[in-house]
Amino acid sequence: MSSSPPQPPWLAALLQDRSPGPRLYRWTTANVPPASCNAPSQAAATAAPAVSNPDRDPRRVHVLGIGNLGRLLATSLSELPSPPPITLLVHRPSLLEAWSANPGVRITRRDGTVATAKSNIDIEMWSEDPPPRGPAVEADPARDAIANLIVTTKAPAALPQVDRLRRYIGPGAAVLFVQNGMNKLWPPYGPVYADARFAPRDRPDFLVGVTSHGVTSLGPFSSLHASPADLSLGPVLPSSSSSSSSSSSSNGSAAPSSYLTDLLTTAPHLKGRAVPRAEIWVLQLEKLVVNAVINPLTAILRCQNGTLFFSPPAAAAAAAAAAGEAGADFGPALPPDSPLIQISDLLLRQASAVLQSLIADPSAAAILPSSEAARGADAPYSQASLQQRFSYPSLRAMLHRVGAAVRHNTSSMLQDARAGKATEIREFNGWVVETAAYLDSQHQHQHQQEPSARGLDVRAHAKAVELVEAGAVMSVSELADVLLGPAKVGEETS
Ligand SMILES: CC(C)(CO)C(=O)C(=O)O
Repeated sequence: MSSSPPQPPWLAALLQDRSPGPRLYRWTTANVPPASCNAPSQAAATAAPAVSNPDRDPRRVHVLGIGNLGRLLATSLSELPSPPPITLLVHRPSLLEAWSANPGVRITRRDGTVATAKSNIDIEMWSEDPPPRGPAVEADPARDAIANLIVTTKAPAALPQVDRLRRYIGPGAAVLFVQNGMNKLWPPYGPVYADARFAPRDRPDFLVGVTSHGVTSLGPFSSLHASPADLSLGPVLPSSSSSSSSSSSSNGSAAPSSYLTDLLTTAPHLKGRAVPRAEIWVLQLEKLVVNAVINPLTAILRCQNGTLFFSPPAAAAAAAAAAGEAGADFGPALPPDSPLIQISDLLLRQASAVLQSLIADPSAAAILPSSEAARGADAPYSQASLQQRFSYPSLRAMLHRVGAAVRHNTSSMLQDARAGKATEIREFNGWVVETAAYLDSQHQHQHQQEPSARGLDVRAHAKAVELVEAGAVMSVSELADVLLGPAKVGEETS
């Protein structure tokens, strides 16, 4: 994170391949067997076109990754009065088959209503391999250029997947990442990646979205919008024709991302809003703190988000919840001395120290506004304001606010753990641990200290990584023993 940093492993791995990117075949439902041999699929019955985007429509939105968030965004965009054409990009032929059998993306709202989006939606899989059946259509960088891409894959896959599509992402494109965890395109490594991959004038507008919408999977292409919240969007690495502070370029034409931003800030159910670059960075850091507390604790304790903050529902509400009825709610907030609150307070204190140290680091200066006025004590992104915003009490209030809003949801990490999938723990608590190590080394270097000098204490986060990766399932008291016991000993000896 210094001015000319050594490449981290993820960046070195991506930039090993300096080619313009693989040529990809566009698989459609015409390239997979119909769902049942006896009953021709709906898609086959309506003769799915071999090439579903012959129109080169610049309004088309590609959604890469069709998990919970992809479903929520695609469905909300489809509910706009004038919805854009959408192409869902999936990663397995079985998803094309599942769509063929039952086309449509479904979002169940908490009032029980179900929104189904299908008329404006195509589905494709872009693959290096030609399809073994049906028409083999190779994507053409001019005809099939991707103009608006929303990336909703899990965090580790996001940049590698976009990188694989680079041949088809041209100048004037907008690429929006909506993942938990810190985006890889923030300075200092994001500009290194973009400069290596795109000529300065060809670089797309890269944006990030930060959301706390709680969405739970109900099956392929179907999710429950369990805890409606909001979505903030802002530039992470703006293109040369875009400016970080406005949505218009210097020649007065709209920035490449303004169309996608307009769609997402007006689509229903999202509560979308556009924010400046410094704000989206701060929001992503705050969201990281939320995920570094709620996600590992709910995964280890196998509980709903709300269990971390509230006492259990009263008996009647519990029965309603068990019967799957909406509206069942938790009891009063847990007292500050309850083990669960103490555990989340410990994680919060350690994260707060790391974030407060990060904003004073030179790597943050590349993101925060640098004018004299912006540095004034009262300015929202001054050192003083950010020290306050990342203080333990402010982060605690923020976590409890979000925790209350998403109390009905099952965290994405618990959903992953239950499904036996890899979790994003390295992107959350792992990020806190790595960032602390980087900041400690910077500090030691500046103050010429021994590498053994005592640095930021992130032991609870390191333990959370270890437990989640080991698939640990524990009771509250077992977890309190593991996390609070050693931390208390550490405090006594400090
Ligand atoms: C906000 C929260 C915790 C909602 O469940 C989330 O982002 C997640 O589950 O990943």
